[in-house]
Order: sequence, then structure tokens, then C-alpha cells
Amino acid sequence: MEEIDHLGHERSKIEFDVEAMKIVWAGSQRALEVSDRISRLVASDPIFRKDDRTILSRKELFNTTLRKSAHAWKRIIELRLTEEEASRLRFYIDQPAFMDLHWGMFIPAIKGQGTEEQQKKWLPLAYKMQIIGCYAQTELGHGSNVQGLETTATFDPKTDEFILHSPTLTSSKWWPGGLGKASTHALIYSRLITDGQDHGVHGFIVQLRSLDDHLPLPGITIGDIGIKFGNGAYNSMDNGVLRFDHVRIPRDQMLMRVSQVTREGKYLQSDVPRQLVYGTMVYVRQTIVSDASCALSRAVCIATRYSAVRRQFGSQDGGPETQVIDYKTQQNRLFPLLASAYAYRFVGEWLKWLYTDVTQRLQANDFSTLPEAHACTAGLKSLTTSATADGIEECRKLCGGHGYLCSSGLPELFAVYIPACTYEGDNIVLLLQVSRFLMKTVSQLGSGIKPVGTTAYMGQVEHLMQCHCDVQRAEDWLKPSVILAAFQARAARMSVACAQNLSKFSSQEEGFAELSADLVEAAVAHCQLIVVTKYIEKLQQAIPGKGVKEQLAALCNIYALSLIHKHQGDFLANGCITPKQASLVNWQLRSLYAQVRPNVIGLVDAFNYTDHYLGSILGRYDGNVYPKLYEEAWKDPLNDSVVPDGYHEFIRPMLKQQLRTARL
Ligand SMILES: CCCCCCCCCC/C=C\CCCCCCCC(=O)SCCNC(=O)CCNC(=O)[C@H](O)C(C)(C)COP(=O)(O)OP(=O)(O)OC[C@H]1O[C@@H](n2cnc3c(N)ncnc32)[C@H](O)[C@@H]1OP(=O)(O)O
Ligand SMILES: Cc1cc2nc3c(=O)[nH]c(=O)nc-3n(C[C@H](O)[C@H](O)[C@H](O)COP(=O)(O)OP(=O)(O)OC[C@H]3O[C@@H](n4cnc5c(N)ncnc54)[C@H](O)[C@@H]3O)c2cc1C
Repeated sequence: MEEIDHLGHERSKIEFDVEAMKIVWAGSQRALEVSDRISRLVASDPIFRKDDRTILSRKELFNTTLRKSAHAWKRIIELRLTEEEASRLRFYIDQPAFMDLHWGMFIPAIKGQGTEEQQKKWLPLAYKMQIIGCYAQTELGHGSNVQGLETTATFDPKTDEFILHSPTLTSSKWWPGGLGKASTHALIYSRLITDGQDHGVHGFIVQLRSLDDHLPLPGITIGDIGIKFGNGAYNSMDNGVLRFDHVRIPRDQMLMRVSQVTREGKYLQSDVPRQLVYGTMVYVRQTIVSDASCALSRAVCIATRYSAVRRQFGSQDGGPETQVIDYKTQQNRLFPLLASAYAYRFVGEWLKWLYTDVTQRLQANDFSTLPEAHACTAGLKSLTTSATADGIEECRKLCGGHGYLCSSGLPELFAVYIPACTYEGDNIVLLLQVSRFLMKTVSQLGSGIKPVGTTAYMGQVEHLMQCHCDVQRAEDWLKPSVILAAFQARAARMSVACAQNLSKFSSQEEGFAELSADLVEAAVAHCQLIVVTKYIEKLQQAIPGKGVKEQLAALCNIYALSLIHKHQGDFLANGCITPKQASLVNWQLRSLYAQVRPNVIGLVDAFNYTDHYLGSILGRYDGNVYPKLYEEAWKDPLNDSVVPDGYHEFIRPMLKQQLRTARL
């Protein structure tokens, strides 16, 4: 039987080349080909099914994680997948697993902080999965404050070993993914003590479990920390707890690129900055920005398709009701999220470039761009994950009641995504790092040090402090130069205001503590400017395909103008725009919504997500929502029997008792 495309009418209206847009979204023709091939491979393999995840018990769920990971590894070997293909495989399997930490943090940490000799010894074992590693930094008592970690690694010159110890309950390692049940090894961040002196936090490779029977090694207490938020979701991950009781490891298992301990127990610091100990976090924060565009685009794809299928009110003369996507309020909530998904995609691409550049420089002992890389990764991780978490929840609401069903895919997506606002650095703590960087930049203005990179605009601070926005008609808001000027003026004015207010305090520390809420807002303004700038730069490149650039430009304008509308308090209070100009933003936004409306189904089709990956009845490619929702309901285990288990024990006696009471 021929499949009906319930969204066919929508697809017939699309004014741009969707196939060309798929290439832009994927990054290149080759990336699209890889993504497409691997997504189909995963969708067609029954071991990777995920439709039962929300009803499995924790043990069953973890068992599927192990099965899927082992099967993925087998396929990687059999098909000789490249690193890029393997990473796509993990993406489409779509189940958080210990493998993420092994490949995403354990290996990068050894690469970034290990000496050549250490890399030669450990990386081949890790690449062949002969050991499984995790990243164990956070403790029960400290996560954000890394310098406050309590685990100790004390050098014993008699035996040429470090003694790992957990001196307090709060020093127990707590949270590391993969630690609870799967890992054989861990990168332990702990205080280095030599000759009674504390040298601060350093990384150590420690074996946790036997490679023969997986039992914990002597002196090691280890387990899972318990069930987390939401059904399924991040519960496939074995986040763990770990305590050491005087566990000995050889001296050469301290990662020694940044600093070394000699055979005699002497502590040596190399020219490499200490902050490189935090380097793995910079790497992962960068990947989290691209991940945000994936999670948001997934939610937006579901909400957009469903909004085109769903009809409510507005029937005239017995005709069809209005598609909810045609309500301006729906567009005003949904289209800025669609635009944000594209914006985060492009800023993620740029951040990847920035990270590659800083890594190459670090290898040549050029550390000059490290502060900027830290500020950009911290700030953009924070901005994009907060907006994505809120955006997923907004998409759930955009889908009305059906969005609350697990079969919409949205509850699980929300539950699995929200910890991104916390892990790899709490979002507020990270924004405070950005504001520290901004305050330093402002304090150096006029000192001859020219701001570069993403703070280059501060070089024109005098102009930005008093310039006026050049908008008279709504269409003027479409000029990239006008948008950039408004965002630059807002960011510069907010940073300068913070710097001026800081100078009123007797100490910088006191000022930072008192003004931290304003500082966070200034950091957000700076990060939004980065996203807008990188999107505008993307549009300056050649982008082939009929109508593709026009759609991307419309989305860029929606992204920027919806932010001006949302944060108009900042723009107005700082005198960057007038109330009249703020109201023209809304006029222009409405016109942009009308421009993209016929194309929105094409814009979400361009993500090229399979139904398997979306995991949503509401977001099905064919829009065949109602029959499938109806069918799905009958699969619920509660419907296995017509009369529920427990009827005789609980319902019947209650009913009978009521009967007796009624007779009395
Ligand atoms: C099947 C096969 C599959 C194959 C493919 C798989 C691929 C998988 C990919 C998946 C990838 C990842 C999955 C990830 C899943 C998520 C797991 C989550 C893991 C974690 O959460 S790990 C723990 C993370 N913890 C944190 O982030 C802690 C946050 N805290 C900090 O970062 C710091 O403590 C701090 C807040 C920055 C403060 O530190 P500190 O007090 O030491 O520093 P100061 O504020 O005093 O600053 C001093 C100085 O240092 C600068 N600085 C700080 N941090 C950095 C940095 N990271 N880099 C560079 N510089 C830094 C700071 O700016 C100051 O500079 P200044 O002196 O002002 O010049
Ligand atoms: C799902 C998940 C997976 C994780 N995986 C790992 C892992 O693999 N390895 C690992 O080592 N860790 C892991 N973590 C731990 C994670 O990195 C930390 O939880 C995170 O860094 C936040 O630290 P915290 O828990 O100490 O939060 P806290 O710092 O205790 O935050 C609590 C509150 O205090 C606020 N706050 C804290 N400091 C300040 C400040 N200076 N100014 C203003 N406000 C402040 C925060 O904004 C927040 O609102 C994971 C966590 C989660 C949730």
C-alpha cells in the first residue's frame, strides 16, 4: 500500500532547495553522506531499538546500554569505520553510555595532558578498548570549585609511588559517568602532595577494576550513585561513586605534560600554563555547543511537523480548522527556536575551528589565545545549553497535551538534555568566567593592549558608548551592519557599566560578589553578540542552492531580532535603541515569520533526521500522527490485560465496601 504523506501539501509549498540545505546543515556533501548512511544503519538494526526505553527498569536499561555499546564496537571493527563514522554511530544510537566518557574525556585528557611517553603507553590500549576509562574530577563536596577538591595523591619516594586517598566523606568521587559499573580505569583529579607540600589539583591514571574479573582492586570502594531525573533518559549512564583507601600507583601515572614529579620527589613546573590541566573541559565544552544545535533542532523538528498537522478552531462553513502553525503566537514561540538551532550550528562550526586553532598553537607552545578559547567555550556552552533546555520544554508546550506523552519523544529529550546546563561547568559559574575575561579586557582599554578576536569590538568603545541606532523603517532592521552595531553597543555598554560599578568597591573580589548578577547579564550580551556575528559571517560565504541563502538570512534576522525583542530592556536602558525602534523590531519579525512560514517544513527536513532518531510519533516524517498515537497507546503494558492486576485486591473490595455503606 502506498504511504500517504500527510505533510505533502506543506512540502509542495517549499521555495528552496532542501537537498542543498541538508549539505549546509551537515557541513559538507561528504558529511551529509556519512551522516545519512550511518543513521540508516542504526535505524535498521534491531539491537539499536529505543522505543521501549522509558518502560525498562534501571537494570534492564543499563543492560541495553552494555549490549548497544558492545554491538556498536563490533560494527565499528567489522565495517572498519573511521573516527568520524564511529562518532556519528554513537550520535544516532542516541543513548548516553560509558563510551562517551571514554572517547570524549578520558582519551582527550591523556592526549592533552600526558607526555609523549604516556600517550604511547596508554592511548593504544584505550583506542582498542582494552581498557575503559572515565573522567573522575567531581567529588561529593566540590564540583564547580575544582581547586577545592580533597582527594590526595601523596608521593612516596621510598617506593616511587603515589598514594591515592579519600580523607573525608566529601572527598568521595561522585558523578563521573562510566565510573559506577563499566570503567576499568579513571583519570583521577586529586591534590598532589610531595614532601608535605600541597601543589594543587593534578590528573592521575588509576586502575580501578581487575582486567580479569572486573572486581574492584584492593583499597577501592566503587558503585553507582542512583537513579536520576526522568524515565530512561540519562539513567543509561552509570554515574559513579568512588573512595580510595591508600591505593598505590606508580609515579609515571601522573599526567606530566604540565608539571612533573622527579624520582627524588621534586616538583617541577614546565612553561606550559597550569590551566592546561583544565584543557579537557575546554574541548568538551566546544563539542557541547554543536550538541545543543542537535538537541534543539530535534525538538523543533517535532514541534514544527506536529504544528502543521494539528488543527484547532477556525473552521468556516464546515471547512478544515486552522493549522496551529498558522497562529502568530505559535510562530512567535517556534520560529525563533528554529532560527536558534541554525545559529548554534554555525557558531558550533566556528568554535570547532577556534579549538583546532588553539590546539595547534598549544603544540607550538603559543598559549596566547587560551584565555579567549576558555571564555568562548565557557560562554557559548552556557548560552546554548540554557536556551536549548528551555527550548525543548517550549516545544513540548507547543505540542499541547500530546507533547506530554513519552511517545512524543519530548519528555525523554528534555530529561536527557537538561543536565547539560550543569555538567562540564554550571552555566552561571561559566558565565562568571566570561565576565572576568570581559572585565580584564575593559580594564586594559587605553593601555595600548588592543582587544582582539571576539572582543575586538571593544577597540571602538568610545564610539560604541555614544552611537545611535540608524533605524527609521522596519526594513532597516534587516541590515547586518545595523544589527551588529546594536548588539556591539549593548554588549560594550553593559561591560563598561559593570567595570565602572566594580571600581566603586574597595576590593575587586567584593565588587565581583556584589555585582555578579549584572556581570552574568553582561556575559550573556557578549555571547549573544558572538552568535549573531558568526551567523552574519557565515552568510558572507558562498552558499549554493536555490533560495538557500535567502532562507538562512531570514532565520539569521529572526534570531537577532527576537533577541532584541526579548532583551529590549537592555537595549533601551543602555540607550542603544529607542522605544520606536523597539516596536519596529516587532513589525519586521512578523514579516519575517510570514516569509519563512511556507518553508518551515523544508527547514526541519533539512536536518535529515530519521524517524528512528527523532523517536517521536508527533514528529514523524509522514505526519501520520493520529493513527500511530492510537496504535501506540495499546502497546502500553497497562493494556496487556483488560482488567488491571490488583483489581481483586484493591478496586473490588473498595467497590463492595461502598455498596455495603450505601445499603446502610
Ligand atoms: C562508539 C564509539 C563512540 C566514539 C565517539 C564518542 C564521542 C563522544 C563525545 C562525547 C563527548 C562528551 C560527552 C560528555 C558528557 C558530559 C560529561 C560531563 C563531564 C563533567 O562534568 S566533567 C567535570 C566538569 N567540571 C567542571 O566543569 C568544573 C567547573 N569549574 C571550573 O572549570 C573551574 O574550577 C573554574 C570555575 C573555571 C574556576 O577555576 P579556578 O578557581 O582554578 O580558576 P580561577 O577562576 O581562579 O581562574 C584562574 C585562571 O584560569 C583561567 N581558567 C579557568 N579555567 C580555564 C580553562 N578551562 N582553560 C583556560 N583557562 C582557564 C581563568 O580564566 C583565570 O585566568 P586569569 O588568571 O583571570 O587570566
Ligand atoms: C549528568 C551529570 C554527569 C556528570 N558527569 C561527570 C563526569 O563524568 N565527571 C565529573 O568529574 N563530573 C561529572 N559531573 C559533575 C558536574 O561536572 C558538576 O555537577 C558540575 O560541574 C557542577 O558542579 P556542582 O555540582 O558542584 O554544583 P555547585 O557548584 O554546587 O552548584 C550549586 C549552585 O551554586 C551556584 N554556584 C556555585 N558556585 C557559584 C559561584 N562562584 N557564584 C555564583 N553561584 C555559584 C551554581 O550556579 C548552582 O546554582 C556530572 C554531573 C551531572 C549532573
